[in-house]
Amino acid sequence: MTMDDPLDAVLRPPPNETAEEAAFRLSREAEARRISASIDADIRAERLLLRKKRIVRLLLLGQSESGKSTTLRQFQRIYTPTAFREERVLWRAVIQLNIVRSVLTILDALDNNDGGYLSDGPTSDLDLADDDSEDYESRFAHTPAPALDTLRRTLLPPLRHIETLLIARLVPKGEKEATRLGAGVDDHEIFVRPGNRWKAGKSKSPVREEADAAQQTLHSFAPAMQALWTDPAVRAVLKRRKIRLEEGPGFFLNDLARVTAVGYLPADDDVLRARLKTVGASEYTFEMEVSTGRETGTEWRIVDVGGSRSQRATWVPFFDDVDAIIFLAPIAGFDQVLSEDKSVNRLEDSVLLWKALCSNKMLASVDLVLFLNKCDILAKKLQSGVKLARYVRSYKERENSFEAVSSYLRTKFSAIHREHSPNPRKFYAFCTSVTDTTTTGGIIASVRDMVVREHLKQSKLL
Ligand SMILES: Nc1nc2c(ncn2[C@@H]2O[C@H](COP(=O)(O)OP(=O)(O)OP(=O)(O)O)[C@@H](O)[C@H]2O)c(=O)[nH]1
Ligand SMILES: [Mg+2]
Repeated sequence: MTMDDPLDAVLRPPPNETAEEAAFRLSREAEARRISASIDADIRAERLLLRKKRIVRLLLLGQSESGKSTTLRQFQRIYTPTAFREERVLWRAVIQLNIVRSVLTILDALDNNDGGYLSDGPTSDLDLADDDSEDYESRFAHTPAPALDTLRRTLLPPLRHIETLLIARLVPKGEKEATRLGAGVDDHEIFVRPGNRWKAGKSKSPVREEADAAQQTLHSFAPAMQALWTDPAVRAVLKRRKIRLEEGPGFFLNDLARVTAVGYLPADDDVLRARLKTVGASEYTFEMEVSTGRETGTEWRIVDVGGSRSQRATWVPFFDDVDAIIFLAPIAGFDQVLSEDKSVNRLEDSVLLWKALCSNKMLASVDLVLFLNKCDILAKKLQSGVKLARYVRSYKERENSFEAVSSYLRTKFSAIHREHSPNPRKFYAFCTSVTDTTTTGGIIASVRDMVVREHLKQSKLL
């Protein structure tokens, strides 16, 4: 019995081969090797070319809270659904902190601390007007009823306790906002930067145990939180002080029973609505798990950056090598100021950023896609009677409807694009609510098709 490799046995020359046959065989083998090597080289070159052609680089830009990371999560939800679903459990801690922060905001408001975040009315290209009609003092003239006092005494200690726990896991030292996804007991082991895939074995069980402690507390105090949130006197204080939690990021108070249930696993929508601030820049590679027709085989690299002012220096290095940019302008923020600089109106900031991007020479041949985002909030805000003309003087007597306002702002952004682009280029704009899965799916498909089309055009030119 022989232990020889069976393949070797087949390839071995016949034992009774003549010298002539051997020479012929060797020359044939040499030729086969040469052809094979040349095929390998061709395949390598072709692969390289294909890879070069088929990598699409997309950059998400816009001020803080404009919806960049939410847009990225929509891409993940649509194109890498398995990974997206697996990550949902990690968002529970973020949602817990979002809830705690909302309730603490209410308690602060009842304590008469200053928590307002409305625009004081700077001026800008859009001729933003002064918000001088507000009777500032009247916002603070309210004494909580005794029942509310009891609720506050019940809720404050446990919520502060959970806040401390969650801050230790989600908020870096010296910062105010959560920027870490996932987490567990041991920082070194569990720290997950937004771009990284967590190791399932490592993080899953500690996440569950730790989160359960916070979840358990939130579950026990859900009725008290619910009572606070639905109390008419509380609503009156919030209204008077113009604290509109429903329009802010990470709002879950209307879903308290569901999201504080023991064993709660965030739904897709919850993940999209959760608020986790981005620090630094992360690149996400999409090997499209879902077949997407035309661009099957295209590798997408999407870069998500932090949008607050201190983060914007991280944007420029990506301008060098980018095919398309999605710029998010949250137009619902026309009556709000930046949280990092209360002297700057959010809409004004978006307009200035848009102008800077349009006129940037490095980006002259890059497709700019504009998302006029948070249209759901804009529609509600306008309907509740907030007037655009009070903040944007140039709007004058025009109708304060969603259609009129969104089309006016779209025209303004389009004009900036036309006037400031170094070379003429197409203007792509969408009115979006990127937390909405139904409408955003279609918009992302259009953007994808458009970017791939332009990308193919460019690679043919090269
Ligand atoms: N209602 C509503 N909420 C939105 C929309 N877009 C984003 N949000 C929410 O707004 C918050 C902020 O969105 P993010 O995607 O974190 O914003 P970002 O641009 O990544 O912010 P930074 O990371 O600070 O730069 C999140 O809680 C989102 O769920 C929208 O169109 N409508
Ligand atoms: Mg972000």
